[in-house]
Amino acid sequence: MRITAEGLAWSVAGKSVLAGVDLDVAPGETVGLIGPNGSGKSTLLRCLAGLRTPTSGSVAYDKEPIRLWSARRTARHVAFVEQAADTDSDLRVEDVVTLGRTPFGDRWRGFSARDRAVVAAALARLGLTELRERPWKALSGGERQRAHIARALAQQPYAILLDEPTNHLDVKHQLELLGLLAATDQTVLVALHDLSLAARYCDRLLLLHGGRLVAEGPPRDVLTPRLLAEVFEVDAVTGPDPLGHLAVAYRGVAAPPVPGDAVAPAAGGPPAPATEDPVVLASPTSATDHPTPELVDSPTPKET
Ligand SMILES: Nc1ncnc2c1ncn2[C@@H]1O[C@H](COP(=O)(O)OP(=O)(O)OP(=O)(O)O)[C@@H](O)[C@H]1O
Repeated sequence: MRITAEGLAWSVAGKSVLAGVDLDVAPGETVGLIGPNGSGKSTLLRCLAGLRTPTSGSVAYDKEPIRLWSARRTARHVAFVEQAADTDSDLRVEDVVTLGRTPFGDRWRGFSARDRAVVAAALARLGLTELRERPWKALSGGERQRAHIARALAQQPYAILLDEPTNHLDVKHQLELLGLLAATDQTVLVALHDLSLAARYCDRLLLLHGGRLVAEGPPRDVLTPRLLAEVFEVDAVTGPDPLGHLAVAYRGVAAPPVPGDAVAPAAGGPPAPATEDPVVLASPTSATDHPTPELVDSPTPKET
């Protein structure tokens, strides 16, 4: 399912939070939404999920404007995993995941055997089968996060929007979740703070800055030292990690920008393409020789 937004803007109390956002996520793509704190990622996801009415502009799924959809129709097509989503604490894990079947359930007959099978599969996919009877309030933060993701999968949506879903997860579950999102046929738009994981698992990145989309493209074109300095205010280099994955290494916080020299948020039109080549962080074959990635200033051959 294709997700498109045109001229999307959202303001509150006279303050512009999101402005002029045009995006197009192709069916089956896994796209990472990145940007510093307060850049508008959650606001954009909420607008795309139909939970926030844009001040102007439009959101469409396969060209159908979401504003024309009922809540039930939206829930049958789009799942949204919010950042710190909370759920009624009297429920068990399985009940929370079963909430994902609500748009498909029959008011009188309840959930079918198929609904229960879908829930069981979603629990298994997130490694929660053993915890299915556990009361919600007895779960850790990471287990709750995985249950929310299982609930989204139980919706069997065509598109999944996730707001920093790896926040509470240990490294194994981060890798499992991002691997799952990258492998699925569903269209995925996921806000992430870990830029190296975003580079590794996303086909494309969208970079938000001050509520505007300032760059988009393959990770190597977006995660450039210049954009990282100007948007995230960090002094960083990018290049292959010891396993050959594009990664970001940080020297520290960037020097304050020279006035008038910062990234100009695109005032309409496509975001500026980035042109810098990444540098080598470590030889792809040197994992054991160099446990700490070394920064080398020579350019790397382009990835194929
Ligand atoms: N309801 C609201 N009222 C006032 N300001 C708001 C509201 N919602 C969002 N904002 C402001 O809009 C800006 C963007 O917020 P948003 O949560 O979308 O950013 P974000 O990129 O998701 O940030 P983070 O990385 O910290 O989660 C922030 O400055 C936030 O304070």
